[in-house]
Amino acid sequence: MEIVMIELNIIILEDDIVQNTWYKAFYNNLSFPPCRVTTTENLALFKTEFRENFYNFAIIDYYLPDTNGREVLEYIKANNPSCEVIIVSSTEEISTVVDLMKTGAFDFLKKPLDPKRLQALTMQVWESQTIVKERNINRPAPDRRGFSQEIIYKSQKIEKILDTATRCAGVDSTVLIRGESGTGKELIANSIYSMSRRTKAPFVVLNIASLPETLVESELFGHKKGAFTGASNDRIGRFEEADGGTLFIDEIGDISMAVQVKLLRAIQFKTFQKLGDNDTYKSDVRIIAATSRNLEEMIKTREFREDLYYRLSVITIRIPPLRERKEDIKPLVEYFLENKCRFYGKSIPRLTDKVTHALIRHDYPGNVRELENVVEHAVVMNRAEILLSEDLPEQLRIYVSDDQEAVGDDSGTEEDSSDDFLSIDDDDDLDLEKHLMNMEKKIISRALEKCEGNQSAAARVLKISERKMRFRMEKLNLENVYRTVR
Ligand SMILES: Nc1ncnc2c1ncn2[C@@H]1O[C@H](COP(=O)(O)OP(=O)(O)OP(=O)(O)O)[C@@H](O)[C@H]1O
Repeated sequence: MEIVMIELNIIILEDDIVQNTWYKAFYNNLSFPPCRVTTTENLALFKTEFRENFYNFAIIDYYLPDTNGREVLEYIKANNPSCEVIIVSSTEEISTVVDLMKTGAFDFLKKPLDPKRLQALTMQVWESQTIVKERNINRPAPDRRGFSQEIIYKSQKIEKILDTATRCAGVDSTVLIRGESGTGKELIANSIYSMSRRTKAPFVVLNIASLPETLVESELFGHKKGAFTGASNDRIGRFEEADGGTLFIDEIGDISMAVQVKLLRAIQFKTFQKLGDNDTYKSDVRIIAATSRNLEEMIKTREFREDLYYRLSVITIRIPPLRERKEDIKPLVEYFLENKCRFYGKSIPRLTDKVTHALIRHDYPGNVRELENVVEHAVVMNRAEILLSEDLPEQLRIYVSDDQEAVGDDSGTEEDSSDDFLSIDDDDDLDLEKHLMNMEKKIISRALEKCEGNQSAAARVLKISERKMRFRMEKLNLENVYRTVR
């Protein structure tokens, strides 16, 4: 996972229309950093715009008919302290400049504007925003309440991805999510959307891989009645459906070159045309695209447009396959186990080390989706209070081994199952009976887990009679834990 760029969303308050045209031309011609600019001519318009959208950079004229730069600066800092502000004025009175800087202005610029100075300042603002975001990586785990669906993980890899998702939720840049099928690309796209300012508008999903090539354009942009054979009615496309919200385009690598041009135009100019319609429609849509394909290779073989690739990958998130973050498997198994049991109205079976290790050893070419199916299969098959190896699908049973050592390394951060039998840290606590009871409990539990709860088999492993086994289990209160399989 990597963050490539943060987009500057710039708002300008300037009553001089000519000056505003100059700003727009200036920022349109700027190749770096990535910027988006909105101009407003009076305070009312500015406030509406500022309230409704997320801006991280404001350029404010000091002398305005209905207010002044200082008041606007205070308003911005009160409503979004992270938005950097540059004040522009034709006079440069030192006391005013000092006062503005104390109030939180990023800098001051004198009119007529020097493009080089404005470019340098824009770059500084961009860097300052980026540095703040980088620092945030070290803060305590972000509040996950913003995520719409639960995202289960233990790995640092996913922790970092969620950090990036939190950060790019604050801007409108396009995001490209890369990863194998079933790794959770849509889940992450949805969480970016659900934390963004666009969350009141729809999150629309279009999976290109599931569409015949001829329908992709009309699904994206819509069509007029009679536009092609079978178009018996007008139909809106996903761009229109997602207006104000987010469009998630899955398997973007499957779009034909002809439709790629149209998509590029829609992203670049924020306008699109429907099939069979000469009108141009405006679109306010944030694009999050996903792919499991190697787009760089596709660019080389002229199957994917380079310009579209750069437009899409302003921020790139890579989700590693499940086999490269095995520490996520156990929490995911527990999560799916609970979910599936609730769904099927069953009580949750206990997970033994043996079955857990088998679940961890498998490589899951279908990633989290495959793991979810495996757990569902096991829940449907299970009839005991313990999840048995025979409940697992065939392809996982080969990993079930009596030799726990052989599987220990694969689990990475899996807890060490070889309990420290004599773990007495406190020399003042040498109650022999208590410690012997604990040890006995651990040995008998280990034997029962090894035998998947089968008490007769466990008695044989322990080299004691079945009668003795029952007596000890009763004494140690293990009867309720290992009740079903005798
Ligand atoms: N970390 C996770 N926590 C909980 N559920 C997850 C997690 N990752 C993936 N899933 C679940 O796994 C399934 C597959 O995830 P998702 O559809 O997001 O993957 P994808 O990469 O978009 O797949 P595809 O490329 O095939 O469309 C979904 O049911 C999703 O909810």
